Amino acid sequence: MEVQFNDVSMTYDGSSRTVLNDMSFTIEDHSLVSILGPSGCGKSTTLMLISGLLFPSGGKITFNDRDVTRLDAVSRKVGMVFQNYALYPHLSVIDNIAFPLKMAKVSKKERMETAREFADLVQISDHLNKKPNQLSGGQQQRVAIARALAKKPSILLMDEPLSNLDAKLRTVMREEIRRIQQQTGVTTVFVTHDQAEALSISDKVMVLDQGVIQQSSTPMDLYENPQNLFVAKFLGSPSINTFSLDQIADALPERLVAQLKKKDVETIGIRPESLTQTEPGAGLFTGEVTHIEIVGKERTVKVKTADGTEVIIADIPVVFDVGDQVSFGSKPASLFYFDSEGIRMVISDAE
Ligand SMILES: Nc1ncnc2c1ncn2[C@@H]1O[C@H](COP(=O)(O)OP(=O)(O)OP(=O)(O)O)[C@@H](O)[C@H]1O
Repeated sequence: MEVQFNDVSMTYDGSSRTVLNDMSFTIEDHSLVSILGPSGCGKSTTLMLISGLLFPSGGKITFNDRDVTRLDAVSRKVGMVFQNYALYPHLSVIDNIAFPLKMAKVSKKERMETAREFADLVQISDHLNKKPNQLSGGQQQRVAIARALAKKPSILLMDEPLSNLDAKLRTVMREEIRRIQQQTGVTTVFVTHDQAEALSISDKVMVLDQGVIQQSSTPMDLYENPQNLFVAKFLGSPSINTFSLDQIADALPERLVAQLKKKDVETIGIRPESLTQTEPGAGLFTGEVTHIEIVGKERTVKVKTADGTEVIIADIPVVFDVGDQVSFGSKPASLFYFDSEGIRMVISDAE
């Protein structure tokens, strides 16, 4: 099901604050789209507006070109999965999965067949007669997903579905969600504040801040081509280093600096993994190593420059100690430039 928002805005009753501002986007049929952003940016509100549990204050919502703006969740036939699973505690696994079909007056034989089929899909068939409190969190979430899918929803909506699981299980379950989504082809919208989750499973990620879409793109494009400073800073762990142009202008070619000034560039971003050690005094900056962290394959080094800026460097051979003076540089092509409004500027012949 293709979902479209056309200039949708949302102000909650009794509040004067606009939570979503003229939001427009298209979610393609059969795709998995994540909505990612900091707490309070409007992720759940967007999901509730897609579901029909909430109606917008303005704008139009369509499902496959059909106007559903004023249709409720039942008429939109959405499937929902929440953080707290919301299973019926007194029903067995199989009865939980079959419950929406019972409500839809599907015959017992058919609903049991369908429930078994979806229990198989989510790999919970060994526990069909257990009650939810006899299952682990991950197993309960499998049941909730099967229940949402059993009614063949127009779209599957998931609000922070993995938040209650421990780190290891989250990784397993996010891969499971991707597998199930690809196997069923159901259009899925997944709300999370965890970038690793969003980037690892989505066809597209919509990054929201303060009710405004900052960028909506493939995970790779978001990371490699952030359109503004917010997206550049929000994605990436450890996060991107930023310098003012004045801080590192002396280390850049004069012609490039002139170009950057002409384009009102104020901030330069460098990803931690784009920095490499240079000869002393060469490169973009020199500073003192304040911290070296080696966890398995991951290496993270912190360097403090003379003006007190802390720079993080990742994925480098560590051939120095805490307290050493070191210099680092980067290929000009790996630098990101942002103007005074935080908009990314692409400088054509910067390379
Ligand atoms: N029922 C409501 N009435 C008034 N304001 C609300 C209501 N629900 C949410 N809000 C406000 O709308 C804004 C967006 O909330 P929303 O729950 O959509 O954000 P979110 O990105 O999902 O946040 P989180 O990650 O913390 O769940 C917040 O400022 C919140 O306080």
